[in-house]
Amino acid sequence: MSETKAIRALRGRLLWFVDDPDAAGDAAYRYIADGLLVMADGLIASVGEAAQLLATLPPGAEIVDHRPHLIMPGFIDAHIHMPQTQVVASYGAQLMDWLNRYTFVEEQKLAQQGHPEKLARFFLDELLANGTTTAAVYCSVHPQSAQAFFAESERRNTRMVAGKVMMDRNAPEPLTDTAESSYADSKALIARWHGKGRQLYAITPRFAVTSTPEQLAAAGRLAAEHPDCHVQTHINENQAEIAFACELYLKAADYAGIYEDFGLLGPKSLMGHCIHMTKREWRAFAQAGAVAVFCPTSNLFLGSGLFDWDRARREGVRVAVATDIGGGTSYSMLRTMAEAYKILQLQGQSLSAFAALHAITRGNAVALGLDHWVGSLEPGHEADVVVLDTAATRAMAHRLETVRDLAEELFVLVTLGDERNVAATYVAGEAIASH
Ligand SMILES: O=c1[nH]c(=O)c2nc[nH]c2[nH]1
Ligand SMILES: [Zn+2]
Repeated sequence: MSETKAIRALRGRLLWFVDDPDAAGDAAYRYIADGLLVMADGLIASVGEAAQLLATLPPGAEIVDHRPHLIMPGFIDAHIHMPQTQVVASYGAQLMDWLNRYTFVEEQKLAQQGHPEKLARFFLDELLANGTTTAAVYCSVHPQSAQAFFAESERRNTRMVAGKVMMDRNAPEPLTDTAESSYADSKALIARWHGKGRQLYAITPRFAVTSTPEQLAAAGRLAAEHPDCHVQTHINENQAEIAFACELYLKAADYAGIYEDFGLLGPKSLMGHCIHMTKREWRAFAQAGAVAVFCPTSNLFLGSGLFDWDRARREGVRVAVATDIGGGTSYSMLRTMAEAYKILQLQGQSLSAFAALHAITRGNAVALGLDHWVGSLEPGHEADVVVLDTAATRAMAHRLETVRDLAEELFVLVTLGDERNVAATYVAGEAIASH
């Protein structure tokens, strides 16, 4: 029997989403100007007006007064690479060149004793400092990288989705596995970690370019045998990449068709980038219920192109958002959404602060199929919480002097915010980072 943890209540301005602002407008969010969030046994026990809930707390309950800060569900990052924390900000290359010159060099270091463990510690420290409490994570090709990541995540009790990369061609020899070994290693990691505490496994063929048909078939077999595991991969990021992938799979209808042919396009598939999509590919995504993962800072940094969010919406394709460190340049989901706004602006599209904050909390939770657990402050959800000081910097405090309402304040937060605005992060009700 698990030990009953103390009751802890957070007081502040509570903000969370119960629906998509694009569909439901103002009815999509809940805002309580002086609210109380009561947490017990790692879960949210109750939420409401402080004036009403304070009187219901048992004697000895701890109250943490975060006023006037915002209290929101912890942020969710739908695509990020743990082995690339020392690749971020590598100069002068687009995708294929960037992979060969920088990334595949760096990822080889995860074979070194102790290196995956060091990276996992840094990586989770950095995510939590940025208010990110759940992420879909690529480890390296080495099974020990996923082992180190899950062990560190379990130690911190964070809700994480991760997988060992499968890659058996078009990469340096020390970074390749085989169809058989990648199947066996992934299978063993699933048995060891999927559903263990808060850990979840994602079957992770890196992309069609670095997998033989035999390996994609092995990945498809894993997906069929473990339909509750996610699948994560990359698609339609860069023209040279697309041409290469389609040359390798001449029988496929198009890039999405490659993954379809191997049973890798389904409702648990997190498909990174989706910038250069054909009409047929959008349709295939919609029919499969696959998720297009928008990676704004990466798409700008690698010069890949502009993700068409309105098109995805019109086609009925589910969308998640992500940092894609280390092609991406910021761990902050706030900074990520500021860049998303600019990408949409360039296409005559809009992104309100409510839509942006929905995307990085409930929106990503729904896209990942984890919304019964995370992304909300509703009772019964896991108590992963970020506390945000909207006036954390001099420039932001100065700007906030002129805002007239909550929507304007939140837009300043999304546009100018980053990890400096994270006043505290709670994981399963426990404070893990305080700045
Ligand atoms: O942005 C990206 N980062 C990667 O590591 C990668 N691998 C394949 N395609 C990729 N795109
Ligand atoms: Zn990526």
